[in-house]
Amino acid sequence: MAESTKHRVMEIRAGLSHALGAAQVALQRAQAALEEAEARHRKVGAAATARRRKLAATRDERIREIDAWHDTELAALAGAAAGAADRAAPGAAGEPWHSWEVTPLEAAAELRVGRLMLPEAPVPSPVRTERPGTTGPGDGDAWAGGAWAGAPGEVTEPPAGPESEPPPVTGPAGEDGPPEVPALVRLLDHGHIVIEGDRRAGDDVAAGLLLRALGSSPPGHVQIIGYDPESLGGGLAGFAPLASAGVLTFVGPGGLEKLLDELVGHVRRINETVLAGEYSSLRELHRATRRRPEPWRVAVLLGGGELSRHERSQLDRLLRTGAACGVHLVIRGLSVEPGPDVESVAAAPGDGARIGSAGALPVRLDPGPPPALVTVTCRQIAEAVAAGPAPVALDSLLPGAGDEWREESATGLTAPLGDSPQGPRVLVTLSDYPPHALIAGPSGTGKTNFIYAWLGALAARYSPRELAFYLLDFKEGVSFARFAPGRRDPTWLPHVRLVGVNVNTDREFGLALLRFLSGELRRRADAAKQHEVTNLAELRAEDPEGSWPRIVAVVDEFQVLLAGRDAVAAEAVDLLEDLARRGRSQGIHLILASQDVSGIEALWGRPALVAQFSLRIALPRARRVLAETNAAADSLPRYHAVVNADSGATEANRVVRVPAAGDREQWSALQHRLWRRRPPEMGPPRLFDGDVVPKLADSPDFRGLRAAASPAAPIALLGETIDVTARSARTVLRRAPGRNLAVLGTRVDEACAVLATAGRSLAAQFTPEGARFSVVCLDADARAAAEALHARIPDCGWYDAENVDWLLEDAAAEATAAWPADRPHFILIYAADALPGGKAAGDQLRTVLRQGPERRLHVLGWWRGAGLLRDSLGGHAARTDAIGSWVALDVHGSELSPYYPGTGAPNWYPRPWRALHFDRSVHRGAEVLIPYGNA
Ligand SMILES: Nc1ncnc2c1ncn2[C@@H]1O[C@H](COP(=O)(O)OP(=O)(O)OP(=O)(O)O)[C@@H](O)[C@H]1O
Repeated sequence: MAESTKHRVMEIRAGLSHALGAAQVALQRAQAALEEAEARHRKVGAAATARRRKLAATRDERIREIDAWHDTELAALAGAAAGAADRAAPGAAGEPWHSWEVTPLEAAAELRVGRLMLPEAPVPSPVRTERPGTTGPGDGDAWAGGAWAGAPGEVTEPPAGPESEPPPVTGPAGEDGPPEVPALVRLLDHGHIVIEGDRRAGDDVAAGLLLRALGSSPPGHVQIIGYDPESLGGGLAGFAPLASAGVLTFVGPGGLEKLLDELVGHVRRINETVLAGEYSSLRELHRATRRRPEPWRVAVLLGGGELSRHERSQLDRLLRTGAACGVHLVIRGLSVEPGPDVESVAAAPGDGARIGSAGALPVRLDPGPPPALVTVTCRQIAEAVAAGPAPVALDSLLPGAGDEWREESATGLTAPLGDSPQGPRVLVTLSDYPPHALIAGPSGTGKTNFIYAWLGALAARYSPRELAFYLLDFKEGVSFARFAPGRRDPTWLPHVRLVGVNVNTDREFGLALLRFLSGELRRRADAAKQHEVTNLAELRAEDPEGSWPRIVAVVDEFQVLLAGRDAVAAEAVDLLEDLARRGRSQGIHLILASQDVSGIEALWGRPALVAQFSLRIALPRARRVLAETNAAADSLPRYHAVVNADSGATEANRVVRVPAAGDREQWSALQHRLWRRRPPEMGPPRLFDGDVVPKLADSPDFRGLRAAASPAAPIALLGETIDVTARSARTVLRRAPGRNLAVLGTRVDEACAVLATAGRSLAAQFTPEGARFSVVCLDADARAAAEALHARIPDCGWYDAENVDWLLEDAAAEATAAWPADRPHFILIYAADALPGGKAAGDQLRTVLRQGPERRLHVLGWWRGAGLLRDSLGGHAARTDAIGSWVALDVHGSELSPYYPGTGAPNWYPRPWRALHFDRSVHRGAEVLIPYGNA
């Protein structure tokens, strides 16, 4: 082989070996890179796995958080919803049947029909354990239409729209479960309910709704009208007890048209006369005035097939306009178009029911109310309705605290007396027309209460400078005594100037009041003349400084004053007529009340007198006080009155529901309030209580007596007069013939009381030496009293049967003596008819009686009979003018004629602890007095 070839081979070999080496290096590098890449790949894979795990954990944590938040929110919302529901349907409106009871509410509530089945049960949370309503949130905002509307959208994701599938539902709420959210519907004051679907469940819904409506409103405020042509009222059988009280009425098959017409009529009437353009609904009226003048009328229409065109259009009218007027329909078995006031209930057993306002939320309807509960409740309500409406409080007539006494009485006195059934208040005015009021109502119908309410309403509006009361009650009892200070309550109604109670046997007190008012009338008429004005408003304008309050004189049971045909009645009627005629323009108003004005002869015999009493007030079943053809009082419910300012003419009737003013506590609250505001110059009223024996020590006349050396006209007080001011009857024992006093009758205590009063009052006017007093006691029964008087008078002589002859001898000599009398001598003789000593003693006594007074020797004697005095005076034909003054106890008027001027006899029928006094030197007629009691 050629060298060159060899060289070439070697060169090739070397080249190959170099290439091989390079290739091996490259291979090693590539392997190293591969390993590195593989290692990196593994690392990245591990990192990715770790990251995935972390992410999953974070995601799970977040999901848990979201779940917890969702549950808490849902529980809170459920709690809030339950709380709101509780407030919307409190008490009888929402309470489950097992603990249900009647709880009348202030305003209409929503009514429970079942409970809402809420989405997914939330876990228990603190919200749930607290009482709904105390947790704060949600006062009903999440709550519309009585069901949970709008709420789903606020809970995490919208679980259900009206069209979407319902969410999963909760199971029954257990002890620890979520709060139960009731399904409520609005009926009273809001709308109508249409029940469809399952018949039994629907019947239960209707029964439950009615019972809740009845139980959550005051008895009688819900009236039910049942129309049930298919089962003839069977659907409402449980409510039958209400029928007796008129709370439930049934309409027979075929009566639907009439029923709908009637309900439409109510709506029209209420719109026109009750709402009268002032309010848009009864609900609004109630909110503004707290009054509900119309009941809710709930018509339950259970089936009835096809409606006529007329029925359909009336039904539509009611669905549109009824709710504002308290006319509501509960309908089953009639097709009704949906409307804003119509709530639908699709009844179904289990959880399949729905109510329109809850959208697609399932509802589990409550079972029907237990039949026994329905019956008992209906009976209770019927009884309460039959017993009449609950009283309205007196406060409803009064202005708010601090607003008292803002009215002026110059032109009249106006006050509310209560609400009319239509709603507005009934205001009553006493003024020039009508000036006087006549109130009538049989016993127990609330006459006295009416007077209290009227006086309270007036007293709260007019200050005592604007208004004065004179109150007289001829009924037995002390009804007006509360206006005067008493032992239990020392306050008084500042307007009251006079209260007369227990005067049923003291008709003279009524007369005294009328005389007093006549005097006041004269005073006002004189002032009017002087200021050249004709009525009180003008007089007050002319004489702003004068005291010219309007006077309201109330005489309850005034027929007692006018009963009989005696002098008291005759004078009373004359005075009344004058006061009624002329008092109107002088601000003197008379309110006369009686159980039965029809029997008052004296009144109806004087049409002119009756005509002045143009304000007539009739309580239930009052007779004759309204016009003959006006029978409004016959059908008045309890605690109502007809007020008629036009002499009882039917067109002027206004019915008023009178508040309860008899309650002592309520009255006291008002009286105390007014008393604290009384003007400082106004003292307590004079209280005349015919049952109380007055005390001499309390007599202002006795307290005013002062001792003097020798008063020319000593006054012997005798007893308390029956008068408007506290005044003592008296006789003046001046030096003049006949100035002796005879007390006549057999009643020892009263005779002794009169002599003691006379003796003590005389003694109070003399210094010890100024007069001589001698007490003669000739009756053992009077001894204690005579001794008591003797002990009270200093240096008083004491005589009895043993030694009276000395006194008489002395006194007769003194009476006939020629020398001037130095000081008066008063001889008080107990039982003068028992004088021992025969004719001689009798003659001496006669001499003293006849001639003594001119020589300041006066006999104050008690004879135990009018005839016995006559004997002392010298027998039947003897003159009686030695007795200038007498006090008769149990002596009949006819026996007194010898001591009474003219041919007649005083009108006197003896009565306990009353006496008739006549003093010929001052009296035209005799006056009744009340002897002072001991002390
Ligand atoms: N408007 C009223 N609201 C509540 N209770 C009333 C009302 N009116 C009267 N009463 C109650 O009825 C009863 C009788 O009332 P009141 O004494 O006023 O009747 P009267 O007609 O004056 O009866 P009498 O003449 O027998 O005294 C009382 O217990 C009174 O509290």
